Amino acid sequence: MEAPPDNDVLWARALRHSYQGTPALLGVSVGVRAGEILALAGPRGSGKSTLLRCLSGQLVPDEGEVWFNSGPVHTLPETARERLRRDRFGWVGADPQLLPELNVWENAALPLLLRGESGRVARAAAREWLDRLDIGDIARRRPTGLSAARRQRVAVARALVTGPAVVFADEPTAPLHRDERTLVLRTLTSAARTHGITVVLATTDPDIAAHADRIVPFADGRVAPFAHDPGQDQGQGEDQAKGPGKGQGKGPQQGQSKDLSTPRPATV
Ligand SMILES: Nc1ncnc2c1ncn2[C@@H]1O[C@H](COP(=O)(O)OP(=O)(O)OP(=O)(O)O)[C@@H](O)[C@H]1O
Repeated sequence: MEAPPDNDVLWARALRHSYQGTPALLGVSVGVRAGEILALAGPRGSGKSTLLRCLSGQLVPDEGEVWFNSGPVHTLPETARERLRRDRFGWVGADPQLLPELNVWENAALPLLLRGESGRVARAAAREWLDRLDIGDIARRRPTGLSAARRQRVAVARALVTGPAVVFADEPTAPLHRDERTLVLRTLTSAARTHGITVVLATTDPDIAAHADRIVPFADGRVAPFAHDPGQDQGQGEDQAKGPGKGQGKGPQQGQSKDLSTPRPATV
């Protein structure tokens, strides 16, 4: 196993995965720089969620390697991957999955409480994030009855409360109205930028992807070579299987574009 480039906080090489014969990843290599906000943008069923689950250690790919901070993730035993997810990663999905029997601050504090922090410390941290996300005034309310946008902001607070290195956001704004989408996305990205947290965002929506520092277009289980023409990705899988190579195509300054309609090489 060859270690990844030092400046990548996350690095995947030649990932392949199938679900009972249904292919989801067909040789994906991608590097994510520390502090970067990276969007995986592609249609439904293209494999974005599967890639996020592999990168975050939820799923071990059939083939390929995943590295976090220069340590292999794909070879870790399940308990170590669980610890990694609990201590270093945050997750925001389309469904906020708040516990109705807990109030808002308790939901936001849950990852800290689960890892054994005192109630006082957990509450202080949760309330700080709720204030930053502009929902401090609802800290004692139960999630039932809150608007979808507020519920999603509580999920964002819960993802950030541990001070994670990376937040994975899988269609985090899917259930929201258009104006609320931008609000929630801005909340997440500005909080991440302020605190140097890396974000890996999966979305079908080019407007949401435009909030990222770098967009990786995704189609049919592969990184697409051109965002505007998914048909051109034929034969790309084998190239990707060779991996991105050291220092190649990393970072917002290389091939960065926020316009999915602009023809450009994939920046992996
Ligand atoms: N648990 C599963 N069991 C069987 N097939 C699955 C499972 N999860 C995903 N798939 C299949 O794998 C492929 C990739 O799905 P994936 O969810 O990773 O894509 P996606 O781009 O995130 O799409 P979506 O936005 O719809 O979740 C699809 O064909 C999907 O039907």
